[in-house]
Amino acid sequence: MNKDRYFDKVLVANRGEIAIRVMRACREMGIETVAVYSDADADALHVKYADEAFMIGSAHPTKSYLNMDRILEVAQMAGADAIHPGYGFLAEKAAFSAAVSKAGLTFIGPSEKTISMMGSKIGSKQAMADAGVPVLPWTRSTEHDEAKAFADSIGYPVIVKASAGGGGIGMTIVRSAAEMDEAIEKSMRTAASAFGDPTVFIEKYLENPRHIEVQIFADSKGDVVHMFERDCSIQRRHQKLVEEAPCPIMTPELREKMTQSAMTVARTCNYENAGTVEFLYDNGNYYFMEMNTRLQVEHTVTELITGLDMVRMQIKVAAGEPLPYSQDQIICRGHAIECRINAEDPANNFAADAGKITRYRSPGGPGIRIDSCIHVGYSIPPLYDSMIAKLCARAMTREETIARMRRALMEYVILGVKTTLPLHYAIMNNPQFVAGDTHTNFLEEPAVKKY
Ligand SMILES: Nc1ncc2cc(-c3cccc4ccccc34)c(N3CC[C@@H](N)C3)nc2n1
Ligand SMILES: [Ca+2]
Repeated sequence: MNKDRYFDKVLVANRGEIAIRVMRACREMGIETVAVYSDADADALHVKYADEAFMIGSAHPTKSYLNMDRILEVAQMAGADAIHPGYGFLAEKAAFSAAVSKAGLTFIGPSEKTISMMGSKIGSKQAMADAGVPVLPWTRSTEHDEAKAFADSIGYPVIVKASAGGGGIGMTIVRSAAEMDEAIEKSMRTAASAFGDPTVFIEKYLENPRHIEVQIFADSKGDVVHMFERDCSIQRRHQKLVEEAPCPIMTPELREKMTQSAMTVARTCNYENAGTVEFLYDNGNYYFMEMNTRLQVEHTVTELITGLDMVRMQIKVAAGEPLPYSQDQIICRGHAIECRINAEDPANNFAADAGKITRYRSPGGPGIRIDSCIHVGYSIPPLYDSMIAKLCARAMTREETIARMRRALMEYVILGVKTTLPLHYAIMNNPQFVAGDTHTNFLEEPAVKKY
């Protein structure tokens, strides 16, 4: 029996590149894989890649990839003993983690209790503040006069945010007392309709922060390690476009503090498996924002600087094994950058561009990694996320990595749909990016906005 065979069969409750990524780790470990797919994904690569595949419903996610009962039914039918949720869809649904465990299968991720606790921005912020993790000045009061008194005490601008929120939905910046009442009402309405929970909170607004996140890993015995940080400041409408590891402005002292804070967050919520602690960084200070209780899209750059396989680690830890590496065995070597290749038209306000891939040639050579779900003849289904590939480059220095990414972007041929390839080439040649001077408003600036 293959020593790596921690499970007999893993059902991957996802699609696209992440489903293939998980299946690749399973195959290397001798674990059989089960794919689930909607009728729109009948000729998708993850369906072809798996050992078994089951159609679970129609294209709309609620009829397929979000259909917990149907996915569990297939897991039972196929005899799967574990489920990997990937990212998005059911990955951070506490009820799914609970339902998988209740069905007698292993959920490859944290417990329902942990997901619930960290799914509330207010609950997690309060718990981390109590644990001594830096958070921005904030209040949970939305009573108009109390909110204005709070903002007066710390100074405008402040920002109203949805507690059950994500992706920037329900965020309203308030620059004066006159805007406060309407901002609170607007955010509560948006939060109620987007998340079914109108709860909002108010915190100090940082004009140009950096988004620095720390990868952590914890096992069922309470051991926690970090796997360094990622800088994800280049986003557009809260969708990350470029991520890199390590963060170009990180110092040993700041890394020590931020990684210790991230591991405190993990311990405070009894975390198990892979997780990411998101911070905002501004002018030497960092503040806990939220925790993502899933494997993230950009786990790739962390794998490239550490040389570790994080999905393999997830499977082992989910099977009850101790962390496979001690902290001093986790080394940051070199630099890595990821460009998310989306089927969007940067010249047309990034409108999603469906269509059929007519020509596909991927780059290669030293230090290049492609995670994709496309092939010639593949038609991109309109109902799902527009990301069709992740192009990663790694080298020993950030400068060499940027030069390698430029070279790879020039080699990459995807015809038949508009993509963000030209935008990435512009970013890799943008002096501000090359200088490592990026913050969350980078793409709003004229220098790159031309696209
Ligand atoms: N108090 C305070 N100040 C500035 C902020 C700025 C952002 C922000 C806004 C726009 C793009 C961003 C990109 C990376 C990181 C943060 C941002 C922000 N969020 C939260 C959800 C995330 N997607 C964006 N929260 C902030 N909070
Ligand atoms: Ca999040």
